[in-house]
Amino acid sequence: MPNQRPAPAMTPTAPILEVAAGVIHDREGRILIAKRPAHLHQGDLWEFPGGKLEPGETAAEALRRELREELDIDAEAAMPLIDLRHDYPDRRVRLSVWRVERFTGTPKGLQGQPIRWVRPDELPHFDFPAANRPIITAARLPDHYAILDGDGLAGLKTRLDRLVATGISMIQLRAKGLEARDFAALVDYTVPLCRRSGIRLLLNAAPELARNSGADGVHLTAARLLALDARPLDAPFWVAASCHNAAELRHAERVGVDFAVLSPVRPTASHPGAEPLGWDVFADWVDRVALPVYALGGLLPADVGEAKRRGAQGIAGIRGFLEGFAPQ
Ligand SMILES: Nc1nc2c([nH]c(=O)n2[C@H]2C[C@H](O)[C@@H](COP(=O)(O)OP(=O)(O)OP(=O)(O)O)O2)c(=O)[nH]1
Ligand SMILES: [Mg+2]
Repeated sequence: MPNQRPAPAMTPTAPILEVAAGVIHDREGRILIAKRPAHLHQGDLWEFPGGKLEPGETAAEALRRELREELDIDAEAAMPLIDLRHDYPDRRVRLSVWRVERFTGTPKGLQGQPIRWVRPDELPHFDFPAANRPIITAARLPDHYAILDGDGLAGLKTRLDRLVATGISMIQLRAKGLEARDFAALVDYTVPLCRRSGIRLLLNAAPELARNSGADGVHLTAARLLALDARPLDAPFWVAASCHNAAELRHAERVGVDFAVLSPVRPTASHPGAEPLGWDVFADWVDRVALPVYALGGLLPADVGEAKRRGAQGIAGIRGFLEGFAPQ
């Protein structure tokens, strides 16, 4: 049985172990996982390859070294995916996780560890250490999250058709200007279209409506989020939430949502009165939670690089996603 050895007592001041790990992609979009040897901390569980930072090393340097030592590959292009802190009973860790887009060499378990290539949506079927839950979610989420909003059923349908044609892979149906009957009609139009196109669809609506409509999950407004103390829908349904401050993000983490959207990062046409957070505040708040967080507010698809450097999963947008959008 994994994790059954008695754990040494940990004082609140125990040092935080810095770890770098890689979510390595192949050309078909599969991800490499490895099994931790039984005798190690969190042994016999699957992991994303990586290990501890050596003194003086940056996380990016440690990642490249660990991937050479454990898998015999050279990481050529890596982007920050998610950073998080986790306290095990016997150890405190900070995991700096990178999405490795390109590498040379053929991965092999140089330390005798079994390795496997799996599709992102298969990851939940494997046993990982407890810290990995948000990492697995992040590995399954795209860079761009489009929000369909506006007035008028006909116009919204046209916008949706154009959005689907861009190749976007995750959409939130918001359409808060619609009457209930028109919203229901838009849902009936959107659900089969998204299913056919392989698009993950989240409804900004009551969780029961999302569950019964054939959508993939619910997107909670901040008000709905704050009224909950547990997830309203279990996996495989997705649960996301809109947040505007650090307390709401913390609440989203406690409730166990899959991911959050934090806004407004920049001034935006849809909320002209709202004070923009700016990237520094955004990065600070995101750093305090173990949750994938999209940046929203006055951003364009091309801002995704900056967003990721600031700790975001990617960017969400209402406008800007129809023009010049080309997901990888
Ligand atoms: N590599 C990796 N470590 C993880 C993951 N999730 C998780 O909680 N951890 C924890 C387990 C360990 O406490 C720590 C990583 O330490 P490690 O034992 O792999 O370190 P290392 O590769 O440098 O190994 P060693 O030199 O000590 O043999 O981070 C993960 O997905 N990948
Ligand atoms: Mg390791």
